[in-house]
Amino acid sequence: MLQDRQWMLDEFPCACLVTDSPDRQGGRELRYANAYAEKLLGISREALIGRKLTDLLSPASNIMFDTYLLPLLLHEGKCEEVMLDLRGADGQAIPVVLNAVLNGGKEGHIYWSLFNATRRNQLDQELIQARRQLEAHSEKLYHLSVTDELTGLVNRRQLKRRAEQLLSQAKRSNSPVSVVVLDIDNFKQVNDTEGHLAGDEILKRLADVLREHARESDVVGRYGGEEFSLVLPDTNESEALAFARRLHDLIGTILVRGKPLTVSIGLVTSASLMQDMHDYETLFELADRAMYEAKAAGRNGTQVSC
Ligand SMILES: Nc1nc2c(ncn2[C@@H]2O[C@H](COP(=O)(O)OP(=O)(O)OP(=O)(O)O)[C@@H](O)[C@H]2O)c(=O)[nH]1
Repeated sequence: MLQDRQWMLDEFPCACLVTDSPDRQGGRELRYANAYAEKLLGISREALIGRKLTDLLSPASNIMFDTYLLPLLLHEGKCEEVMLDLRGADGQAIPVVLNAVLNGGKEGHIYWSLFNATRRNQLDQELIQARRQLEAHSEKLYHLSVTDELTGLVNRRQLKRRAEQLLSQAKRSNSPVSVVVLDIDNFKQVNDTEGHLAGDEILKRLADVLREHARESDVVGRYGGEEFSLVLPDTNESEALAFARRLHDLIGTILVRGKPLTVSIGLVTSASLMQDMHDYETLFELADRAMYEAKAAGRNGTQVSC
């Protein structure tokens, strides 16, 4: 009977296999293989007949066969779209999608169709790879969009976004937030005498000082040019003032032509203001104004907004 159908099955675009009755052989011994199966496995039909189907599976697929596929087949009478790996003549893995049906008739055979899934696996891999590249690319783009290129600190846009987050958290917990604005004194002179590249180096070194000495929870950003801003959560006025004094000392260790670099600092604390003024723009504006007062007072100092 099987031999009668052989010419037709040889035309099929998938591997067609027939194994023995499951109650006698556990569905393992091959009784028939079509031309596509010979080609897919690289093993002649004569060599396939009589071999166990499980001999043609990878070790992992063998476990799948015994623990999932065969019990399902015996229980349901069929199984569909199971992914397995065959092992070809030279041991290479051949991914296939397998369907099987249990023939309940007198012959008691299992009919197997195995579709070559190599191309599908390749496409899956290409898709995964493309997705990974896209994720890495968009991560890079995001990083660029929130970072100041020269100093690596967050840029003005991100500074504002992070500050607003901190401020709304602080509103809920009723805790103070201080905003600091810091501007290098006479920076034009540094550029004019040392050159723009040396000026850039100073900006980077100053950014390093701020990054190293701020707390993890603080936001430190370059607002633009030679102006920086820090947002300090859980920090009241006297703590912010102490931090600003420390910054003057630390920044003074950066020397320009042997002289300490100086900055003017303005600061404001949310606790000193009405609740409806607890937005970053208002706080920044007040701190910025205080910073200009520090400049007017002779530079190299800190002014608290009042
Ligand atoms: N090297 C460098 N210089 C910058 C950058 N951004 C702004 N500057 C320079 O910073 C200087 C700012 O000069 P001013 O606004 O006159 O201020 P200042 O000389 O610091 O004087 P005061 O702020 O009043 O103490 C200008 O010379 C700008 O060109 C930058 O990215 N790199």
